[in-house]
Amino acid sequence: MSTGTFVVSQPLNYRGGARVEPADSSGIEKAFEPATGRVIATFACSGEKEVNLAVQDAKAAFKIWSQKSGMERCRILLEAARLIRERRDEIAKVETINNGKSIFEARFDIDISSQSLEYYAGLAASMAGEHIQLPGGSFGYTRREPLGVCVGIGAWNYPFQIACWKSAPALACGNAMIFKPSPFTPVSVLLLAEIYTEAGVPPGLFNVVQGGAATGQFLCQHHDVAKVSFTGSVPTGTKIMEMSAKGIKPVTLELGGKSPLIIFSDCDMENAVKGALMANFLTQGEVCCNGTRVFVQKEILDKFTEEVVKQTQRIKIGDPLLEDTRMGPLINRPHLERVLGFVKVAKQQGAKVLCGGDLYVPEDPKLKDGYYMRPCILTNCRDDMTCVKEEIFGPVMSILSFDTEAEVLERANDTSFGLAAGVFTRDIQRAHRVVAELQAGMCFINNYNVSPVELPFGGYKKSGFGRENGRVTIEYYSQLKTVCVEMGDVESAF
Ligand SMILES: NC(=O)c1ccc[n+]([C@@H]2O[C@H](COP(=O)([O-])OP(=O)(O)OC[C@H]3O[C@@H](n4cnc5c(N)ncnc54)[C@H](O)[C@@H]3O)[C@@H](O)[C@H]2O)c1
Ligand SMILES: O=CCc1c[nH]c2ccc(O)cc12
Repeated sequence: MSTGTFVVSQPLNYRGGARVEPADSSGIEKAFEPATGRVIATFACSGEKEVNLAVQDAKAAFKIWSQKSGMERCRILLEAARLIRERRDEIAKVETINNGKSIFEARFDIDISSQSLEYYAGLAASMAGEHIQLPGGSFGYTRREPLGVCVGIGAWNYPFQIACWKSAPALACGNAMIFKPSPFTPVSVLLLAEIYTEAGVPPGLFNVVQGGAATGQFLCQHHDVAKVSFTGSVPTGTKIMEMSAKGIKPVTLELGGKSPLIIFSDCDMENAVKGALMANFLTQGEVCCNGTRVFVQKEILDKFTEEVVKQTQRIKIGDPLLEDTRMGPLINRPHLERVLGFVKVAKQQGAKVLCGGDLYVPEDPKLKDGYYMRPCILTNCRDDMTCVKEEIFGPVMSILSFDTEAEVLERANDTSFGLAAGVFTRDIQRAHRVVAELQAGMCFINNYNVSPVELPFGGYKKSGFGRENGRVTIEYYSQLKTVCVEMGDVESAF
């Protein structure tokens, strides 16, 4: 597979253990290769009939799967993780072609995906309730039971990984899942569906329906869907929550952010600069938890800025399938224009562009219609500027300066988002004191954007609720049944 050659001709829905064309459609979509602007797939968005069939199949599979022991589920999930590892390169290439992220990064994504399955496979085998003694020999116990058919709705920045972050805990708990990827990145999740089938899950346990908002609504409103786990923007998350409220369905919302990264003057400068790049430029800056508001203490502002600009200018942009590329194209033309628009407004509002922020046209002629831009560093930023307040979801870092710890904490928390935050300092007391005050679900000390599957991830405030990864996610895909057992006679009040 090389850039400019891949096309998908097989169906992109997956139901009953096989790829299928949807039974009906609510429109036609095209998926692109961002590196070249080429169409790689044309597919029908699933209508209500197809959604009903997917739910029906999932319900049948749930009956079989939920009766299996934790160890039985564990073995199948471990086999699926092994198959992901075996097909790592193929999956990473598909991800790169459809999303635009570099192959170097995509391989990490696929490794984290298989780790997610391994982690929840382990937890499947050890899921248990409690036994509680009551007076007179009576007792109670709790059972952790699955919810039923869960729906996963994904964003386009981590297509395969998001499908794993949702399906691994869902399946480990004994649920079935119907997954709807973003219509921009419909392809790689089919490989996961095939892998689950090959590993031995019952047909229908993991189904894929393709489509956009209309298909998503059919799924969320279906009365046999027990839970919705959503990754995407705040406006769509609001709609999902409204639909879930109508059906009294539990919902997990993994939404956007505008996270602060605080660099104190006593930091290890080399690490802080590397951390700022990690916090802003992975996946072309299209990362929900990016630390895009970089607060730098005044004493080191000039040195830090000089170094961060130098390293940003060295980032190799281009064909994302080449081994030495570190930044590929953005997801699509409208998004590229939106991101460049943010840079334009930043300049109008008084920010200074130190590097990038403009279109990039690679030399290779086959890439001329791709969606590339140069990563951008903005200084002279103020807290009231659009580039500092709004999620850009592209490679644009805003540098702000600060004097004191109290001041930076107040400014860092002055946002309706609360997904992530970071702090670089050598002062261990200060590091913990600062993160304790930061209003964010995922905090990093002396690093940024590492996401081990063992650590819970999720937002405060408008960045959502519920968690993905970590042991706690089991609670979001299961429900507790309490059983009260009488060992004596009934003492009636009547
Ligand atoms: N917190 C996280 O873990 C996380 C991870 C990745 C992306 N994000 C956020 O996602 C956003 C970018 O992703 P996006 O552009 O795909 O978001 P989006 O909200 O436009 O779309 C997300 C998904 O929702 C579907 N959808 C749209 N309207 C719907 C509706 N009315 N009912 C049901 N489904 C609907 C889309 O088809 C897509 O699959 C950013 O804000 C980013 O921060 C968050
Ligand atoms: O765009 C989001 C990136 C992200 C990084 N780590 C995690 C863990 C769980 C998630 O749902 C999203 C993310």
